[in-house]
Amino acid sequence: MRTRPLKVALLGCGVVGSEVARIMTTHADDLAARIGAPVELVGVAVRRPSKVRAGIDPALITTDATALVKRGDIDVVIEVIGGIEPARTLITTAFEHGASVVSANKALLAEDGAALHAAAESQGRDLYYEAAVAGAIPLVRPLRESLAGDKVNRVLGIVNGTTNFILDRMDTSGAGYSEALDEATALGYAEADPTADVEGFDAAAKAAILAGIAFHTRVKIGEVHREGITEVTAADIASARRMGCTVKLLAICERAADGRSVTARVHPAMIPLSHPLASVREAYNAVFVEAEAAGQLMFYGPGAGGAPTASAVLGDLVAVCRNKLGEATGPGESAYTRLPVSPMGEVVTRYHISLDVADKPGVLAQVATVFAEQGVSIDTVRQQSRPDSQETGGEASLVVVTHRAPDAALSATVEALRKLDTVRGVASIMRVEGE
Ligand SMILES: NC(=O)C1=CN([C@@H]2O[C@H](COP(=O)(O)OP(=O)(O)OC[C@H]3O[C@@H](n4cnc5c(N)ncnc54)[C@H](OP(=O)(O)O)[C@@H]3O)[C@@H](O)[C@H]2O)C=CC1
Ligand SMILES: N[C@@H](CC=O)C(=O)O
Repeated sequence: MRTRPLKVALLGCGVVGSEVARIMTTHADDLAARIGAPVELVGVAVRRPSKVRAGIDPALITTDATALVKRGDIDVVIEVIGGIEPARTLITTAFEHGASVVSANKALLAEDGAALHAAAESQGRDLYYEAAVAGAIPLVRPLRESLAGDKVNRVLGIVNGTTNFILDRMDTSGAGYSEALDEATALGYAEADPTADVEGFDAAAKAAILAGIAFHTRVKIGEVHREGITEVTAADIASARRMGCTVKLLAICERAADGRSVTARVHPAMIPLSHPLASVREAYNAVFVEAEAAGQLMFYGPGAGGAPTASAVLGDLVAVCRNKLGEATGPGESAYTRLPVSPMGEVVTRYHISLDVADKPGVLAQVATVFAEQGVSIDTVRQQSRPDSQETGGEASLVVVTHRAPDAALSATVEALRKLDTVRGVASIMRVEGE
């Protein structure tokens, strides 16, 4: 074993960074044995230097992250600050000053992954980011390496722990949305700004990364159709239950049948209770991968939290350190091609639409006609007079579940339904997946 240690700089020492530092210290001998050289933590950049950080030598703490990455003797920089800047500049500066980088920063990778990979490759450095998608679950490396000889056609999964935790609590214990979000935040699952979780930005970033690696292309977060969970109501969850389904926030990445384009989307969806994703509870994540030769694979595990995420970061640290010692690098930007991302309107799926309608003869036929005019075939219809029908002037709830149809046709249907006098409101529209 080499005795000169590999030097590691840690940028960020919050939920994830503090666990990375702890495991680096407590598992130092094991890490050295697996890498073939010891690793030494030589600096920890934070924003608030006076904060007490258990197990970290105060002499290592600095607020000058730029000076740390510019030292010139750092082998690996671990970036767990998050956000776009200063993380992006720190990473590219680290490459320029001789370091490879391990990052958990999905927001940045989904925004600027191609440029960062190109910068790493041009400097002969590595950029690894297993922790950026689905926390502890090995997913990036299996897609990038183990399945590199196969053709992945579809990736479908739960990739945000916070929203899965909230939906699970709302479904199983009847908890309120805010109460469940507070609990997820206290457990360290939520992003610094939980809007990123509940509005689907975090899952969209992960979908962009997954689509890119799975299909050997590049997808930016802005190209991912995104809907969050803020509009999911207790009524939607109850309605899903009546259909033998549950509601999950799904990330779905698909390669077109002709292989010439891809789609990537994140939205709440109803999935049958019999589907394996339906039993993914709390902050767990799970991802289905469908590949031509391998068939269906499922990856499951903790998708958020300090220690699980640190596990993925340390796995990358070992891989990058091994590459350093072997004077090699992992696959770079030149391994990627460019496939166009098709708009959401071209996605074909099923829909569950809940309407408030006038409770009088002919309404059902009127609604069915609108669906037919837009070429959207109805699978089932359930109509129920509301208990407050008298006060609402005779109102009923109408739940329509369609066969598979293009998203654009469904949008046109909903627009036309809103124009009917007898349709008093569109209470919810949810896609039905996983059947
Ligand atoms: N939490 C999770 O479950 C997961 C997180 N991630 C990703 O990991 C990354 C880190 O997340 P997390 O640990 O939760 O975030 P935290 O907010 O808990 O920690 C961020 C850390 O970065 C430090 N920091 C912020 N700005 C600067 C700056 N300008 N210079 C130096 N240090 C700075 C903070 O310092 P200070 O301590 O002084 O405030 C803090 O130590 C993010 O990219 C996140 O998306 C990925 C998977 C799961
Ligand atoms: N906020 C994220 C953390 C991990 O990526 C989540 O809830 O999944």
